[in-house]
Order: sequence, then structure tokens, then C-alpha cells
Amino acid sequence: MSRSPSLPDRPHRDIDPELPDDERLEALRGHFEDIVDVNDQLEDQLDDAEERRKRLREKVDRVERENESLKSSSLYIATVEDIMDNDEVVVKQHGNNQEVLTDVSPRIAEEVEPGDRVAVNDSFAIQTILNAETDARAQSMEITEKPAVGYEDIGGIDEQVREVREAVEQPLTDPEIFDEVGIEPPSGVLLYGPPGTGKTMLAKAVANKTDATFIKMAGSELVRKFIGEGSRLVRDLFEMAREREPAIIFIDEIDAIATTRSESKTSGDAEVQRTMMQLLSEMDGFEARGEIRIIAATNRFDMLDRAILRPGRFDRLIEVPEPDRDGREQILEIHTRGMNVNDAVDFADLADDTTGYSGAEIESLATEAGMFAIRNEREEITHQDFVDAIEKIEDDDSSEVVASAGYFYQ
Ligand SMILES: Nc1ncnc2c1ncn2[C@@H]1O[C@H](COP(=O)(O)OP(=O)(O)OP(=O)(O)O)[C@@H](O)[C@H]1O
Repeated sequence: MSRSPSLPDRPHRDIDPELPDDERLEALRGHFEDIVDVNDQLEDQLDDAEERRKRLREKVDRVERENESLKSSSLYIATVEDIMDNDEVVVKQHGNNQEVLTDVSPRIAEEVEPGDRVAVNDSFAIQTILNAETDARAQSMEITEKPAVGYEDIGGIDEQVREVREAVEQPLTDPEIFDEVGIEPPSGVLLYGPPGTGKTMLAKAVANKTDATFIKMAGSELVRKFIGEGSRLVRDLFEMAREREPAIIFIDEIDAIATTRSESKTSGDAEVQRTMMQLLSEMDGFEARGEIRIIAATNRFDMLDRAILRPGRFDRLIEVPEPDRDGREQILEIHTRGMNVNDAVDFADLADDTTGYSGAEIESLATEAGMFAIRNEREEITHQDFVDAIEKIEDDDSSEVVASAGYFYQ
């Protein structure tokens, strides 16, 4: 180990005050030169010390990095299946699905719960519980064992319901029929149309009807939230579906990962491209008559890369439009089913007054009408409450337009 250099001696001269001025001046000049000399030496030593400090810092950084990588390379991801007495737990390792009985460190024993995603070391002892932030899968996927949506909750799109049942439900419940006829069911179904028209509801309703696990992932999250992780998340998504068969994978906003390639070739584009390639290869790899069905949705059909629409991929397209007059009436009836609505409320009339409303907007109209009744201290909702609610929604909409116009013209 190198030792720090010793400090130079402090310059010292006895100057006789009796000396003649010129000699004293000469002596003082000599003293000044000694001081400058020592100062130079100290400066050199300081530079050396800085240099040494920098080298040590680099060494520490390198060792820290090595330490980190040693730690992380020995950790594997697993899911806690069961908790036994004596702080022992059963975990299932991801990837190979191996189940092991293992220990959990007393430090985190209290916190572990079945279903937690955890990091285990080489000997399977649980090291950490992956919290929501590190658990990208939990954040980006919505998993529902049995979504609480039935076909009877969807209004105005009967034809689309029929098509989805044929393309997604039947291959799950009746795979033999496809064998007998000798055709392959559609690989993937793409629902397209304006926002809030019931695309997600359709996918949930099929999952409910077939007792399949509903696994939803938003395309925008795949590319925005976890940059660099998109293709891994797609792999995880299919793995998760395989673990929970029968399953319905629902990819919302598929346009986020499958837009027509732009001219610019930024690294962001390359990442999106990789995510989409991973999705296509997963789809190419799975059995069309198997227990996993895949549905995607988009509001931007015009922007889609046609590569995803080829046979064997999203080869069944179903348009989900805004509801027509009868559709709006049906949706109003659905969303007021559980509400205390006066008999004189005329849904047909309200359907006439809500041209251009989506299903989601009709749902908020029903809630808004209920708010008017509450404000007026009534328990029953009247026709006028709906009329007032329409007026309020339209006023809000036009002030939004004014606000956004103000924004653009600033
Ligand atoms: N056809 C419909 N029948 C009944 N309710 C509907 C219908 N469409 C939309 N809704 C209501 O609007 C809500 C949102 O609908 P949903 O999420 O299915 O729309 P989406 O088409 O998937 O929209 P987005 O494209 O914005 O994801 C639903 O929870 C439901 O309450």
C-alpha cells in the first residue's frame, strides 16, 4: 500500500531587525521564495492526492458493480404457492415450473404471502419480495379469474357478439367441431372501432362464458413504461397464459406496438419493432385449437402494420362501431337496470337525443342523471334528470373544446 508523502517543512528564517534595509529586503525576498517553493510542493502533493482519490473511487465503483452483478446473477424469480409452519414455503420457479419447499429469511418471513413474486437464490431461499415497482408483470397485466361481465351486459352490438362467440368461444368449448369440419379456427381476433364501444367488455364476456382466465395487457404500456422490456413482457404474457389455461389474452391498443413503420429509425422504433416481432413469433408458435385465445383491440385501424393481419395472425377482423339509435336505447336500459328509475322515463326519446354517444358515454350519462336526483334530494330518477344530464355533458364537452382551442392558439 502506498503511504502518503510527508509534508514539506515550514519555511523559517530569522531576520535581524537591526540589519540595514537593503539586506533585510534581500532576506525577506529569500523567505518569500521559500514560501512559494513550499506552496508548489504542497500543490503537487494535492494533485497527487486527487489523482489517487480518483483511482480509488474507480476501484470502489468497479467492486460495487461486480458485487451487484454477483448478487443479481444468482437470483431467480419464483411465485409463492403455499406457506407452511416453521417459516417454510413452497415456491414455483418461473421458466421451468419446478416446485420446491424452501426457507424464507426471518427478516421477511412475516410479509410473504401466497401469490407473491419473489427472488430466490441458488439454494432457493427467498431473498426479497418483488414489490409492485419491480414487478413489471403485475403492473402491466390485469389478470381476472372470472370477469364479472356477461353477454347480457353488452348492448347494441349483437352481430359482433355473435362473431366473437364463433371465433373465440367456440374453439374453446367445441374444438372437435373444427376437427370434424377440418378447418382451423381463427388464430387471433382483432376488434376495431372508436373508444368506449365495448371491445374490452366483449373479450371479458367470452372469458366469463368459457371459464377462461382473462389476461389483459395494454400495448402502450409495453412500449412506454418498460422501455427495453417489451419483448420480455410479451414472452411473460404468453407464459402466464400457458400457466393458467384456458386463457384469453387481450391486448388493448395493439396499434402501440404494431404501427406502420415510420421513416425514422430511432432506437425507440427498433424497440417497438422487436416487441411486435416477439408477439408474432409467439402467435406463430401456438396451437390454433389450443386452450389459449388471443384478442386484440385498436381505435386506430388505419395505422396498423398489415403484417399483423396475415393468415395465422390476427386473421379475423371485427368492427365494433358506435351504437345506433336502438343500440343506445339498449345500453341505456342495461346501465339503468340497477337504478331506481321512474316509469315515465322514455329511453327511446333519450336515445334520439344522444346521437354520437359511445357505450361508455351512455354509462356516464346514467350516473350523471343519478347525481341530479341526489342533488335534488330524490331517490327516484326522472326523465328530466336524464335531460339535464345530457345538457351538462354537452356543456362540459363544449367547454373542453374551447379550452383545448385556447391551448392550441396560445
Ligand atoms: N356496447 C356496450 N354495452 C354496454 N355498455 C357499454 C358498451 N360499450 C361500452 N360500455 C360501457 O363503457 C365501458 C367501457 O367500455 P369498454 O372498455 O369495453 O370499451 P372499449 O371499446 O374497450 O374502449 P377503449 O377502446 O377505450 O379501450 C364499459 O365498462 C361499459 O360500462
